[in-house]
Amino acid sequence: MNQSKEERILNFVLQNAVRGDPCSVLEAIDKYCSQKEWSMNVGSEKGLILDKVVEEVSPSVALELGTYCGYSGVRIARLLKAGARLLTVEFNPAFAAVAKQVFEFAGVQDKVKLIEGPSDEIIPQLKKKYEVDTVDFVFLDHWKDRYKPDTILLQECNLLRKGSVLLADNVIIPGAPEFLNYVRNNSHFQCTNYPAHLEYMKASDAMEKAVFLG
Ligand SMILES: Cc1cc(-c2n[nH]c(CCNC(=O)c3cc(-c4ccc(F)cc4)cc(O)c3O)n2)ccn1
Ligand SMILES: [Mg+2]
Repeated sequence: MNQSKEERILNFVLQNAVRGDPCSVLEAIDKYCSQKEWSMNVGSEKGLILDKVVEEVSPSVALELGTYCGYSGVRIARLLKAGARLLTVEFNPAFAAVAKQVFEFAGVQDKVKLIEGPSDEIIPQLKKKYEVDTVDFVFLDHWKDRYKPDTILLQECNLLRKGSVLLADNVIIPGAPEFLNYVRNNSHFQCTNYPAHLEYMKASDAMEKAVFLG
């Protein structure tokens, strides 16, 4: 049967990137998705914003909701200090299978724990099943209508500590209006907006950083 777009992206990485070189994997995915087939990777423009926030936070424990093909997971994992780890949650088994191979090819698999399942099921398991105390950094890039309920769920599960940083992709396109209203009108969060563009397109998008104040 014929390949999925995600499998075509993986094959392009395997044939055009350098094994063990995360930057070459990112470049290959951006090249394929800007020239051949659009896909919902965070991309290089918003990826630079993600890089800056990850470097600023220097998380010991990072959580990503919405792995997709692993592009942002590679972006985050390549910047983690020794001993730090990324837990990334993917709902779609086909996406997870591609992401696993992308992580291995990039050489970041020892820093990344890929968890398959819906975010609302996985978040309550993080403490006991995945031995998490609190998360230092959360990248929200999953279903946009889950950003607000999962931000509430993270608090209910005591997974945020004073200073935990949330960074949300796509707050303009596809948009996360309820999440924006929630964090911007909540005295427990300090918010910053980062205007950008939808990956590989001219349309405006933005990322929102929300620091939990405890
Ligand atoms: C419930 C749950 C869900 C997940 C989960 N895993 N993977 C995802 C993917 C979510 N991402 C997107 O839908 C997305 C869409 C666009 C887009 C699309 C079409 C347009 F026209 C314009 C923009 C752009 C983006 O940058 C996106 O990120 N969710 C994981 C765990 N639990
Ligand atoms: Mg996104």
